[in-house]
Amino acid sequence: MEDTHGRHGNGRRQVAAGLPPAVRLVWGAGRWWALGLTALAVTAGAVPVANAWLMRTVLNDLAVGAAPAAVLAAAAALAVLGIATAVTTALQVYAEDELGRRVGLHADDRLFTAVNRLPGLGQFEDPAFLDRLRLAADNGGQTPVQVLQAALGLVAGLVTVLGFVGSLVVIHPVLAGVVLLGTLPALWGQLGLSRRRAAMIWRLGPVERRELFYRDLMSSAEAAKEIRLFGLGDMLRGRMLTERRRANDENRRMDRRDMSVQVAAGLLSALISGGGLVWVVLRADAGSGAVGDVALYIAAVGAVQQGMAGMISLLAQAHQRLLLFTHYRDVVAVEPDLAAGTGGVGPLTGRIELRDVWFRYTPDQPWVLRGVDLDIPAGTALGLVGLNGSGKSTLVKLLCRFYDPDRGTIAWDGTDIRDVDPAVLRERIGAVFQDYMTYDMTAAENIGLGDRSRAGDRAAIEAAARRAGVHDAVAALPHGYDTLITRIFYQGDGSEQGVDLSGGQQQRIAIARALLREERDLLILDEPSAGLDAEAEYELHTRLREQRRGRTSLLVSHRLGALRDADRIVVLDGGTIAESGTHGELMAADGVYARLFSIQAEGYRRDEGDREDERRRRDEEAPC
Ligand SMILES: Nc1ncnc2c1ncn2[C@@H]1O[C@H](COP(=O)(O)OP(=O)(O)OP(=O)(O)O)[C@@H](O)[C@H]1O
Repeated sequence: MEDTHGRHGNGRRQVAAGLPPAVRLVWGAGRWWALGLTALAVTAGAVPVANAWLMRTVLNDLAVGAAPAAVLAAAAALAVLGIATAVTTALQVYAEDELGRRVGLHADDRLFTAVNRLPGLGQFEDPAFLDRLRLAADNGGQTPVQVLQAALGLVAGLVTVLGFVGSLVVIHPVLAGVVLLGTLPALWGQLGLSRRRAAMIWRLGPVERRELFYRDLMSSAEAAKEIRLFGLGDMLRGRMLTERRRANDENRRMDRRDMSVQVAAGLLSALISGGGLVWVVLRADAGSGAVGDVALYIAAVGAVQQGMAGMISLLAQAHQRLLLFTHYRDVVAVEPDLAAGTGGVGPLTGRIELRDVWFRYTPDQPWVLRGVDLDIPAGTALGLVGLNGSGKSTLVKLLCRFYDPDRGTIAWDGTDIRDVDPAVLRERIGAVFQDYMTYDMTAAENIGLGDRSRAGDRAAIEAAARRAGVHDAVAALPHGYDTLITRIFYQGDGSEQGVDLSGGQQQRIAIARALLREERDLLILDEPSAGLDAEAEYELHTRLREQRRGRTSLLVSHRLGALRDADRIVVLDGGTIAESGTHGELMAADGVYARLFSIQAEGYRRDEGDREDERRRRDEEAPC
């Protein structure tokens, strides 16, 4: 953001760069509406000038005692002009709204097409990109129309101002000079104010973002539990109000400055234009000017002063809007974070090979994977274990090509996956991630998202749910598979709320989603049973074992019992492979795996012992 708003020197260049994309958006979304609006703006600009001239004619005709028909004709023309003004204004409002709707749709379409085209995760983990994306989503659809409105306002203002200045020149050049002079103080004042206001908006950016953050937190369903349990509500409200007060203080100071500049400029303008008025009246009184000239002068002073002030404020607004629009332009043009491979891969028949894979999230962070060598032969089940932070999920993400290794290669049947289109590679993979998603949709949709081609195949969805052990729970919901799994939307069009599933049930839904892709070549399960109770976990792993038999799979788990019968278990430690082998081999080696396994087994034995003691105590206490 700093780069866009921080330096005023850059502002003009960025505004110039922001303009053509904004124009292109408007042109692409509704060129005829834009052209129509331009015509209406020119008409609207000319109307006050025509009005003033007709008024002058009426007054002059009355003063010289012209024929009633002539006076009536001019008065009738004035009435027609009034009707035309009303119709033009209504048409303008409708056309602006319609163009706004069209441009908004077009802008959102382009923005989210660009966002969805990003193949990796890098940008979504970059705070600057996320900030930019938020501003782009907020401003992208509105800015082009607002800038167009400002431009049309400028056109209308210019037509009015030039029309009046030209009219005054016709009456007397001095009059034109006086009126223009009368606008100068206001012009100078407004320019200074708009510069200061732009700087203030930039200064307040972070303040307002922080305020929004606290506000969102207090209205978020996810945060509600902790906020209540830890009693954070008052603290968050206090912080939100502090930020708001800071913003209010700045805005108040600005408004006061605005008010004093306006008053001073208004007084000066009034003095100059008042002097001009005295001169015109004296001139008319002396008989060297017409009475209508006085009316024209009064209309012209007001219109030119207002027109100039309006144009300046429109320019300032457009300038500010275009600065924000550069975020939209940047997001739409963002470079993908992964080189787009164009090749494909076939069904996995040989193996997936990691050779000397090094990876870190950013150059200033430590290495997460350090020279990993790993083979996953087709048709085998690999177990991956390691302490927290050892790099297991990172390795999973590299296999899906959400990032590319910094060094080394990952090959799919000998093809470096860097050369493969990420979408093609991912078509061959089914996965449950550690931070799986529950979508605010129906149960059937939640599972169907796993394979869009089978989204309408209820039998396949139910079969996947059965395999994940969640069919009975889903079938028992008020609308079965059509029940909304969320409480933030209403079911259908009615007022009935959706349901909240338990954490373990949500996890099983995510597993069902992955199992809908069961015929894919590689099944990745990253901590699929973390939210399950011991019995459910045992049952799930028994099912998954069946599921994985003869397929290529990678199972990451801290529950070492679940990995026992994997064809091979690999232990990651500090980003390197510390050990690998079957359960029996690793136990015999008596290394990290054996130590972790023994700790867990000891824990279970102790739990079992405690339960046995408790049972014995209860038996002893029980009355005979
Ligand atoms: N998106 C990210 N950006 C920066 N660092 C990250 C990111 N994701 C993970 N890390 C870091 O990479 C390291 C490995 O994380 P990873 O999630 O791969 O570990 P893990 O073995 O799966 O851990 P766990 O058992 O806790 O799930 C950690 O130090 C973590 O802080």
